[in-house]
Amino acid sequence: MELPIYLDNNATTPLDPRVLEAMLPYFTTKFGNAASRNHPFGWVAEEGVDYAREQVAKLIGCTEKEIIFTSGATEADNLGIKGVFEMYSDKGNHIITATTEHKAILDTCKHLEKQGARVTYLKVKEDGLIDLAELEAAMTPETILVTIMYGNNEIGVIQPIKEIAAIAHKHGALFFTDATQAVGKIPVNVIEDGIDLMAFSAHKMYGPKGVGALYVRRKNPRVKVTSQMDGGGHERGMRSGTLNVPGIVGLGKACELCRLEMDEEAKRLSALRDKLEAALTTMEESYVNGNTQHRLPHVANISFKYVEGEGLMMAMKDLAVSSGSACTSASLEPSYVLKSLGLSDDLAHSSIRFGLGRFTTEEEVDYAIENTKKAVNHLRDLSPLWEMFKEGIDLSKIEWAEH
Ligand SMILES: Cc1ncc(COP(=O)(O)O)c(C=O)c1O
Repeated sequence: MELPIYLDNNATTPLDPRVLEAMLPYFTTKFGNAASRNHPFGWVAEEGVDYAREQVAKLIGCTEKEIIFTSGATEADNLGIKGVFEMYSDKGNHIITATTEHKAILDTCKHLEKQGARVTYLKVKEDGLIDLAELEAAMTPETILVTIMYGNNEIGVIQPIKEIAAIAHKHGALFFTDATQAVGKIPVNVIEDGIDLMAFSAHKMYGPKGVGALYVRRKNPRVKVTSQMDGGGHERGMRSGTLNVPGIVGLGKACELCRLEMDEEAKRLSALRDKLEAALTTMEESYVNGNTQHRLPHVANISFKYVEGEGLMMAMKDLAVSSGSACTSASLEPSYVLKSLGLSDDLAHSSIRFGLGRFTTEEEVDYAIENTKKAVNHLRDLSPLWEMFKEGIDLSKIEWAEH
């Protein structure tokens, strides 16, 4: 077993060798520009793109013409949200989203606020799910778009997508979802789910980095977006720029593999995740963050109370995991997602996201369990707060001196 063990599959996934194999010819012999219509080099590249478009469409239950290839989910989020805002500005300027969304959504919304958008940021409940009644209450005749993510990148919580779509549609708004963490991991069908626009990315599903897609519904209703990139009119004018053919072929292959293997993989990973979670929550004062029923199969986010967060990461050097802290320019900020669930700064800092993936083995999970337990126990042995807790002192009643 090689160390460190990779358990950060929500950040990115390794490329599946089968995906690499499909991509390789498009770097070498099949290098043509998919927009070159005059010779076989172009036709071969275009065929590769067309096939990939079929593979992608099949995974999410749409038609090929509803897929726009982009450089990833961030670009798809920007194109979808800004594109709808500009296209439907006659109808209204109100957008609804949630506080636990990815920055690609939140910062796009903030940008649009400067362009005259009114944005409602719904709070989430303690379990990370939005309150459907609050969504319903926030809808107005000016609401043009509801954008709520499918599965959360930090806690894995899956939002009630069908219900959200139904509420948006009842009030005449479109429904966009950032499904970057969900596509390829759980069944996502845009028709059954009532999704109008959806963003996703290859590198979260064993494909290459730098390529993703935006789904835009063409029927019932036909949805339109204003393009955000001017140029040669690629992707039916919605996203100009020479297509990243090897990347797109890789995304296609990644989608095909996920479609064929998702059920088995989800079963295997959720069993491993449950094993990890069960073992770690037998430790006192450790808590799973987020709803455990409506959750992606491969993610566990666990807080270990009375453990100092930075120390925990240092003590777990053999595990490539993600912490409940984000490094901003100068300081360690507690995760805004965990804070939205009501966690204190301290508890957010002492939280770890374990993201399992296609290549995670049971042996690695067993090692992760032992390593984490050892680190937590060790840090607690050094912690005066833990000692006080063990002595039965109610720490919430203590008034700490300001300093
Ligand atoms: C939910 C979510 N949206 C968007 C992104 C951005 O994706 P990309 O790296 O393809 O731009 C990520 C990845 O971090 C994500 O987890």
